[in-house]
Amino acid sequence: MNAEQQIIVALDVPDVESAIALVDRLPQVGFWKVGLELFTSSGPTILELLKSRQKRIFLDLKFDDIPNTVAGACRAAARYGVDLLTIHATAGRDALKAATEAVQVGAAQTGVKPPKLIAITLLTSISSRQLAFDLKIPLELPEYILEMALMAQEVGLDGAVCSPQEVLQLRQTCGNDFLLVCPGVRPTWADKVDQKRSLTPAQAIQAGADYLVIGRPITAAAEPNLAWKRISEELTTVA
Ligand SMILES: O=C(O)c1cc(=O)[nH]c(=O)n1[C@@H]1O[C@H](COP(=O)(O)O)[C@@H](O)[C@H]1O
Repeated sequence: MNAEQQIIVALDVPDVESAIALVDRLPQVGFWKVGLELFTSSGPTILELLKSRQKRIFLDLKFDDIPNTVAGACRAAARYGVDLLTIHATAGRDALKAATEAVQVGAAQTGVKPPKLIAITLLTSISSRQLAFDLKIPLELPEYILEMALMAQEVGLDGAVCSPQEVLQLRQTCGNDFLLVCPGVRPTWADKVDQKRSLTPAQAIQAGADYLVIGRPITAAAEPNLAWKRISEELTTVA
């Protein structure tokens, strides 16, 4: 896989029309993320449109509920034949287990490949200070993230979502077969906005990320194609 193929662009737009306009404007992007805003607005229509363009899909619905509900949602999502699907680690061990089984069942119902199920360890918009003072988690942030990733791995999930700042530690502990997907990536020239634990694309890949999720630095740029080009050029510098 060349470095460009490791970029997933987040389609955080309000409706299917703006989504497809962006997808067609960036034909070189092969992997798109459909998240809460777009899926709530468009439903599965956007998935069909992406598939008809031979795109890979990260369906990022961040499920977080009791095991029975999460399992039902995962079965439904897996029927679409998407490539990646997210669940919050905070849903707990039983919900994670139910989710891993449910994606297999759902995919089999429509005869598609099951998605890789990945756990959100801790949102990249949360800082160490917020973890301690707002969420009242007594662990240090890197330790908390490691615990969430290890629980997901023990239960049988395919990988985890973490910020680029934690990816080195997770790669060393969870091994090479555990998929590590990193949002919160920011080139030096882009605004961090609400991302609290970011690194540059090259740093994130060097640290061991399998995929980078990048939204606004590309999609909100005055020239998204130019932003993509700058990021892919930055990635060619990674050994
Ligand atoms: O699951 C995700 O993709 C995700 C997890 C996380 O911890 N942080 C995070 O930012 N994301 C998503 O990654 C994307 C980041 O977008 P930008 O901040 O615009 O690059 C958004 O679509 C978020 O929903």
